[in-house]
Amino acid sequence: MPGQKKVRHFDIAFTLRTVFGKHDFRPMQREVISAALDGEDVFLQAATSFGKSLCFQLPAVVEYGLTVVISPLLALMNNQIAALRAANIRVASINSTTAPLERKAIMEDLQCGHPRTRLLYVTPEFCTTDHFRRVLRIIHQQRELARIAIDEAHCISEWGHDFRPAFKALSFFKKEFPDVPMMCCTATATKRVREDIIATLGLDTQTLKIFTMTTSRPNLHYEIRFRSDEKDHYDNFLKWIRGIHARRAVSTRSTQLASTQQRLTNVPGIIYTLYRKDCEALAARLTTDGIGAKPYHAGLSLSEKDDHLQGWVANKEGYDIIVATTAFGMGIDKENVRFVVHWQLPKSFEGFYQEAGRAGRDGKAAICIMYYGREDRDRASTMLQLDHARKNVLKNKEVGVVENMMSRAESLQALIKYCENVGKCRHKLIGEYFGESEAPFCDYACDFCKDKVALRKAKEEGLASEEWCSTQRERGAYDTGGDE
Ligand SMILES: Nc1ncnc2c1ncn2[C@@H]1O[C@H](COP(=O)(O)OP(=O)(O)OP(=O)(O)O)[C@@H](O)[C@H]1O
Repeated sequence: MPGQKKVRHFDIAFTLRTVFGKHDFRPMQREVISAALDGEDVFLQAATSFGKSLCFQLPAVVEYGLTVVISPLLALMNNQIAALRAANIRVASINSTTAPLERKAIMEDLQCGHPRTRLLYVTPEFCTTDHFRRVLRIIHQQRELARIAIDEAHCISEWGHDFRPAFKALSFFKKEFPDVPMMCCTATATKRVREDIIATLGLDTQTLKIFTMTTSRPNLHYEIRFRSDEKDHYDNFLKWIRGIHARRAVSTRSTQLASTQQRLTNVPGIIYTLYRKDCEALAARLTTDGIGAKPYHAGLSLSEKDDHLQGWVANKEGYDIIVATTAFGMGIDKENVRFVVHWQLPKSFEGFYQEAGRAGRDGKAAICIMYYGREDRDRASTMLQLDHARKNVLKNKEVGVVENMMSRAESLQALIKYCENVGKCRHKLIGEYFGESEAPFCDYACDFCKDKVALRKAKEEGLASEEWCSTQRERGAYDTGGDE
């Protein structure tokens, strides 16, 4: 019940097993859940695939009342909702795809003040509507507003890579319902972003329980492949994926796969491209070469996106690789993704970490390859400058625009440094970016730790020279882009 410190004796391990079908808590999940059940405000920062969602879902199941989950992306909501429904948990969502009749039924359930819904997923934009706020007041008056959970909380901060202005308005919750506990979850917050989120939401730093866990994902192998515009890197990728299929075809492995009804070519992966045109062209090219691939970007119809996503999730033949723009990022939770490839330099360090984090969510080894070229670096910087100039021209007075542009530029620079660095473990570099004091463990799980000599050589041979790039910049050769 909001407003009271709770001393409760739920058998949360029992709920974990019987409702969520998991055997044990992962390290720190129990502590986070216990703090939540004690009525504390919680800030949870942990690696991709840590299992942050469970930390607000489990309390919502054992506690009385409604948990409102604020989430920035439809794909993310749908992913979690499907899993909760499968576990027979009363969950609802109001978003742009909710049918009018369903929306009406959900609102009626909420308006009664004693909702049967345990978890309600909404967008931050929906939280700004008067109607929803009125309904929340009714539920609160009935002392049934159990918790506000904010997923991907870095979207609150203008210093964050995915800043969404509507997230700022979430400051409403602590002002209006100071006794209702909050939980903020993110995988990607620097110290500055963390502090900004806490201040924006009006959380009390004296009582807030902050859990910051390592960003380390030891089962991910990070690798940079150096490239230049001189040479198409498609052949490099094709050779690599065919090599993997060939290794699976050797007799013992193929017998093993056949016994578990797995296809030789079912090596699920994601390739991230920056622009829709590349996304479509690459998926088509791979398909022509006999590799099952489908595009996924904001320009596709809902039914196409759904078909491509569902086929990929179900390991359907012809759907092994999703070639996606960043429309396919946060929250994708398919356990057996064996590789994530960045076809070009992503726009931010956090975006890179988030997207790479879709790989190896079953804890088994997976590889994260980034193709890095200095021409792409210059294109990315030019696009950022153009975007900056456009926003200034529009005299956009929206809060946080300038801060957000600055932080995007800093983040891109950090990512460029990461790519150019051939003198340090990649796991360490990622940890350092997120301000971790302890160096993460790397068991030959990056290109540097595996073979530093080969890495240096690859860089020397693979990249265009700075002189060449500078001439090209002067000629305006990198001023092109496309739809994302
Ligand atoms: N205790 C557990 N035991 C086994 N699996 C778990 C446990 N907790 C969570 N999981 C599973 O781990 C996967 C990742 O969880 P979740 O999607 O919550 O990650 P996340 O921390 O939000 O990651 P991201 O930031 O990358 O989206 C899910 O499939 C979830 O069911």
